[in-house]
Amino acid sequence: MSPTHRDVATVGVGGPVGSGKTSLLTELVPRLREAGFDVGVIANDILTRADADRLRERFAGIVPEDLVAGVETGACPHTGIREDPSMNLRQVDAFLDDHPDLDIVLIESGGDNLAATFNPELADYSLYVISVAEGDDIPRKRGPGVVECDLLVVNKTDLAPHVGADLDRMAADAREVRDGPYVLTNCKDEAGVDDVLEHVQDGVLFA
Ligand SMILES: Nc1nc2c(ncn2[C@@H]2O[C@H](COP(=O)(O)OP(=O)(O)OP(=O)(O)O)[C@@H](O)[C@H]2O)c(=O)[nH]1
Repeated sequence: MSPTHRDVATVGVGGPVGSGKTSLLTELVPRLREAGFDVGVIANDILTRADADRLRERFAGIVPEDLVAGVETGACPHTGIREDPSMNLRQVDAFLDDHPDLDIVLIESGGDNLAATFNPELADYSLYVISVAEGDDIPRKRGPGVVECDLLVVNKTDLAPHVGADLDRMAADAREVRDGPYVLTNCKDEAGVDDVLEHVQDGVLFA
């Protein structure tokens, strides 16, 4: 029987608009390839396929073009990853038709509010990316995205001094509101990205 989305590890990457989801994928995917994983990428966008186009360009020579796809969710990005993940699941199946040995599919959600979480049927492991530039009280608000994801990524740490964000407080709040781990990242200089990679690898292996 040909493989379906149930036979491949899926990793969701969610978070508010502009927090750095695409930037994190740009760093993560080449590392996963280097670690020996065959990777596919789906980028959800509300009304365009701009993120997918951007990623296809960035992954030229690293990921086959037909393993980078866009899904247009319309105005409610959370619907496509939570209430009705069928469009994304169909895209995973389409990847597997031509690449039955695929190991991991990374699924970037469209930017959404702090309540957006991945349907467990769509993502075996989920990351939630927030940016320190949007305020250091985001973890304390206990949004379901922040609390329920498998790994919280606090990105743009380089901007903390410029926006008066207190990273120690963000880390303490993340520990307070979550049972799971968090990583501080700066996608501009790649700080923390290898830690994210380790969590994703462990998450995928033990999913
Ligand atoms: N200074 C700084 N800028 C960053 C960092 N990560 C991402 N950016 C910038 O933040 C902007 C948004 O990053 P994206 O990766 O497009 O964010 P996104 O979450 O994919 O955005 P949407 O798909 O629109 O929701 C871009 O200009 C990035 O270059 C970081 O760690 N530090």
